[in-house]
Amino acid sequence: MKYLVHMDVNLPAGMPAEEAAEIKAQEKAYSQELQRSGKWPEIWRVVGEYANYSIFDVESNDELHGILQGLPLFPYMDITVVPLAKHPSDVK
Ligand SMILES: O=C(O)C[C@H]1C=CC(=O)O1
Repeated sequence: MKYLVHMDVNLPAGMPAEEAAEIKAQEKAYSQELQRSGKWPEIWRVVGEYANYSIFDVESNDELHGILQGLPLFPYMDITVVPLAKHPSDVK
């Protein structure tokens, strides 16, 4: 099952720089492990924003929910999820 996910990150202005850097490093490792597994095949930066659009390819709503809840930046994100179905005009 494929999903389009929008993640909008809002770190608190008062968060110490070292703490922010540590969470971002954890997030990067978590994300890259999932990318290598094939569950997170695409991630794109939104130009001019601390936000991304990502494609997830997972087995279920519950699996995606668990992955998103496990994001180290999850407490600081607004997330929207769009479930995707195959388009009838897709030639693949
Ligand atoms: O930078 C972001 O868009 C937030 C987050 C998602 C993956 C990652 O490494 O950081």
